Amino acid sequence: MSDIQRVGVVGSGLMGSGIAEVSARAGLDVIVAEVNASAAEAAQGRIASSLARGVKAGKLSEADRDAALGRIRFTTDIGEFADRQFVVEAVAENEQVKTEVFATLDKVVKDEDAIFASNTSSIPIMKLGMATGRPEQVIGVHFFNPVPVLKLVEIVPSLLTGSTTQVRAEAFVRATLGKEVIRSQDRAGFVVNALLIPYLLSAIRMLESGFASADDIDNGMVLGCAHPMGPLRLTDLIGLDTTKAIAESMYDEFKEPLYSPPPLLLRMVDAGLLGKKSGRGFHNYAK
Ligand SMILES: CC(=O)CC(=O)SCCNC(=O)CCNC(=O)[C@H](O)C(C)(C)COP(=O)(O)OP(=O)(O)OC[C@H]1O[C@@H](n2cnc3c(N)ncnc32)[C@H](O)[C@@H]1OP(=O)(O)O
Repeated sequence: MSDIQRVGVVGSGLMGSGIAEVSARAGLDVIVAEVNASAAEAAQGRIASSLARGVKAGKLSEADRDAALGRIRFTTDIGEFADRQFVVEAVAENEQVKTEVFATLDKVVKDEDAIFASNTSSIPIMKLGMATGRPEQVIGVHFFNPVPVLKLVEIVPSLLTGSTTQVRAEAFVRATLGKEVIRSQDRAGFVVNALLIPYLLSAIRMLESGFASADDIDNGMVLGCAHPMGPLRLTDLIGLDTTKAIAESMYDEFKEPLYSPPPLLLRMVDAGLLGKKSGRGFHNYAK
């Protein structure tokens, strides 16, 4: 069993709120840092409705739901992370924003053995580690959306991540959070997105070129390949802005045309059509 009891989550968008939820459900004391009260309120609502869904599905009792909610505290002051043993950064997929978060965490977290994890999908862990004075304690711990449902976590050590950090992070993810682990080298996209993103971009190019409709592309993969959702609906779930940011990081790293975001994706992001979270992407979602 892991020794980690006190968790901090920075950012509470789709991924941050999911990570906070699974941590609280695992019995941990969780503090979530957000930039303002309205973002914190939105995350609280997301976590409450996900837990309610879990209760309805018979995955947890009402008492467990209430206990989990009681273990999550929101703050706008990251200084409250001083005693955290495991911090997960889950802010927007932007290298500058993330490196600033890591530099701040390095200053405020006093636990000498604390692990600094990033939920990045595509930004080098090495760059995040170098923003701190303790790169041996920085590691990629990449969850999948919806976090309470999907079992996988990718563990990504950088060239400087210590073996103790990796062993402790894996034990925590497996034994405490109950997830399955795969390991990847510190390369943009890691294992899953290196395979997934070219597939999603191909579906967008297919739609863009008039090859097939959004419904037919999605139904093709759901009914023909038994995927739980088609590529365009999955892009809507991930968020078009996040998909674009991941694709750009991968393109920056490998300069392979297959990672280059197609113009339709860029224009939709410009238009604020970000997918499920904004109510419209390749499909429409009732708000
Ligand atoms: C971009 C990145 O870097 C990384 C990423 O995240 S990539 C994105 C990865 N995500 C995917 O590929 C998602 C693919 N889609 C799916 O898996 C499914 O469509 C979905 C899980 C999103 C929805 O599936 P669904 O069948 O319509 O939903 P639903 O039946 O309500 O839930 C599926 C299961 O989760 C459970 N569940 C749902 N919400 C839950 C919650 N909040 N807590 C616990 N369990 C929950 C349900 O009870 C159900 O369990 P059973 O199979 O045991 O009955």
